Amino acid sequence: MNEIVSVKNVSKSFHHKHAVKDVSFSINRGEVVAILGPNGAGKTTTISMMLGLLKPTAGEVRLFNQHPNEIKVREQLGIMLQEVSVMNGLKVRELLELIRQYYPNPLSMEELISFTGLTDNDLKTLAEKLSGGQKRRLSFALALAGNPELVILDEPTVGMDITSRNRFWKTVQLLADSGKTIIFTTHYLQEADDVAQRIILFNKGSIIADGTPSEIKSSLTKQFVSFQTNSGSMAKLYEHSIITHIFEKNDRVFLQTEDTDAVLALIFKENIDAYNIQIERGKLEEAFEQLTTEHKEVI
Ligand SMILES: Nc1ncnc2c1ncn2[C@@H]1O[C@H](COP(=O)(O)OP(=O)(O)OP(=O)(O)O)[C@@H](O)[C@H]1O
Repeated sequence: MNEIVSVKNVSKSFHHKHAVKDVSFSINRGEVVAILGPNGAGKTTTISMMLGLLKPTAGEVRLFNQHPNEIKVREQLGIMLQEVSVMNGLKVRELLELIRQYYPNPLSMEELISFTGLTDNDLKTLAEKLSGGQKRRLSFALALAGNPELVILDEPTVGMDITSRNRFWKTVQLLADSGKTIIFTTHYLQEADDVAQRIILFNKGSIIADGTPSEIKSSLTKQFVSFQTNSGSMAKLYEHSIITHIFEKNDRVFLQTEDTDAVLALIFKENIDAYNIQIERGKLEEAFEQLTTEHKEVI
């Protein structure tokens, strides 16, 4: 079976307010997918519904073609949530041993240690006494303990220092190379771009783009032809649909377009009074920020 995750027309409201609105996507075995979006976009709510922790107000979620709460699903699922809560009174090693026992085919302790960078010292420490960053490492180890087919990580790198972060992404890459399916949420376009093969971009509870990082980036980055002019009117240009937006900034006219060559040809054909012509591409991070505040369909 290739389809591991199926989310169909899923919505969730809290007190009559939509947190997630009619979201649909499916994820196949072996994909590494980033669910990207700003604060409050609906990422955690969607993940919680995928995990069976929240019931959708409408729509249906299936993992491995079953309800997410089925035991057969649980055995194949590794989860790392934002909130790390650990059982009190157990040392890290004891906790990991305990959780490993619940699974038919767990990872060995050695693999868990090398994957997550838990130190000997960490293993001897009571889980509740770990620092925030160490707790996240433990949380990652707990997610991997059962050797899951599907790994779901909600903002996994929050609170990690740069060394832990690098190790973390290296492990994710190893898991991906061994054919695991990985889904993670993030606020950071860069993180999604570095690690994921596919980005599902959320904003205000909806999916506003779904594609490869390069598709997402090229659709986010706007192109412009800009020039100076002595003519007061650009009326002729407004008639052409290849120009999606016209504005003036710093004494220059900017024409936004998907096809800069065609716009240049048009400027000459229409005999527009234009000099000092330049072609520009917007900055990716700026475009991302703008898009997530505008809420526009891009792909
Ligand atoms: N239990 C809840 N009760 C009421 N409103 C909620 C609840 N959980 C989430 N929301 C609201 O739903 C919306 C989406 O929240 P969600 O946590 O899914 O966003 P997010 O994309 O994960 O954000 P962040 O990146 O900040 O974690 C927000 O407006 C949030 O306030």
